[in-house]
Amino acid sequence: MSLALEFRSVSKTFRSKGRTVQALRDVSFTVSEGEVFGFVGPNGAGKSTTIKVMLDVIDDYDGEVRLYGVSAREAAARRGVAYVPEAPALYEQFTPLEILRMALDMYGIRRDDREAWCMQWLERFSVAEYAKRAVRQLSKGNVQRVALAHAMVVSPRLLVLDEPLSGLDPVGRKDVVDILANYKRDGGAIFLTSHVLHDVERIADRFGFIHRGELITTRAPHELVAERADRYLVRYQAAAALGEAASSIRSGEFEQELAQADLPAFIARLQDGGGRIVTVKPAMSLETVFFQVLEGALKPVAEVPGQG
Ligand SMILES: Nc1ncnc2c1ncn2[C@@H]1O[C@H](COP(=O)(O)OP(=O)(O)OP(=O)(O)O)[C@@H](O)[C@H]1O
Repeated sequence: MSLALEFRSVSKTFRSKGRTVQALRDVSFTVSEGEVFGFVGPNGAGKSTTIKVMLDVIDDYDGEVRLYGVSAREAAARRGVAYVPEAPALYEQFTPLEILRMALDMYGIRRDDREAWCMQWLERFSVAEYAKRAVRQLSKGNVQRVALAHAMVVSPRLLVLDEPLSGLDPVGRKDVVDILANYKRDGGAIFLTSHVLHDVERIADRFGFIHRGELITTRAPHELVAERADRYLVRYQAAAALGEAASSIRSGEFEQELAQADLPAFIARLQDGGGRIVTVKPAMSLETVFFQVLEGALKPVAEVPGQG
C-alpha cells in the first residue's frame, strides 16, 4: 500500500518580537492509503502548524514532507487533497449547492450527474433541506456539515480535517464518523486533528500524540489496549472509600482504578463492608493514556520513518 503522507524530521520555529517558539521538533510519521491517522495534542502542541506545512501555507521549515510521493513544496502534491478547517469560512452569500458545484469546477471535475451528485452529498450530511438557502442563514453545525460535504464531493484521495467533529451534535458526529469510515473503506486516507479523544478512538487506525511540538508516540488503539488490558475502573457504593486512590463521584459512590489481580479481594472487602459494585469497566481509555503519555508514564516510542 502506498503512502499518502510522509513527514520526515520536520522542524519549524516561529520567531516574532524577539520570542522564539519551536512549534515542531523533528516530527516524523506516515499515513498510508486507506488509513485514518488521528493527531492529538493539547492547545499549542503544533497540530495546526503540521497542517499548514502539508498544505504549504508554511514553507520555511526543515525536513521533508511528501504527499503521494510529491514534495509538499510543489502544488501538484495537493492534487486530490481536500481540507476542512476547524471553523470553515464558506462564501456566506452562496447556497450549499452552489458551493459544492464550485468545488467540482475548482478541481476540474466534470460529471453528467453534477446536480444529483452534489445533492447526494448534501443529503448524506443531512443538509439537503438547506441546499438552496444562503450559507449565512445556516447554524454553525450545519455550516460544518456543508464544509465536509464540500470536501467529499470532489472524491479526494486524502482528507485533511482540523477538529472535524467539534461543532457537531451527537447525531451529526455519528453521521460523520460513518461517512468517514466508508470513505476509508474505499481506500481514502484521512489525517485529522482532535482534542476529543473519544472521537479519535472511534475513527483512527493509529494516532500520534503531539506535545510542545514533539511527536511523543504513535500507536494503534489496539496496542494501547494490550498495554493496559489488566487495569479496571471500578465504581462502587459504600459508606466510605476503600483506599486513598478512590475518587468520590457523589455521596456514598466512589470510583477507583485496580489491577485485574486485585479485583477479587477488593470485591470481597467491599461486600464484607456492606458495599456494592455499580460498574466495572476497562480503565483503558485514550484519555487516560493521553495524560499518562504527557506525564511521561509511557516510554516514548518514535515511529521509524518508512514504516507506514
Ligand atoms: N504565526 C505564528 N507566530 C508565532 N508563533 C506561532 C505562530 N503560529 C503558531 N505559533 C506557536 O506555535 C505553537 C504551535 O501552535 P499550533 O497552532 O500549531 O498549535 P495547535 O496544536 O494547533 O493548538 P490548538 O489546539 O490550540 O489549535 C504554539 O506555541 C503557538 O503559539
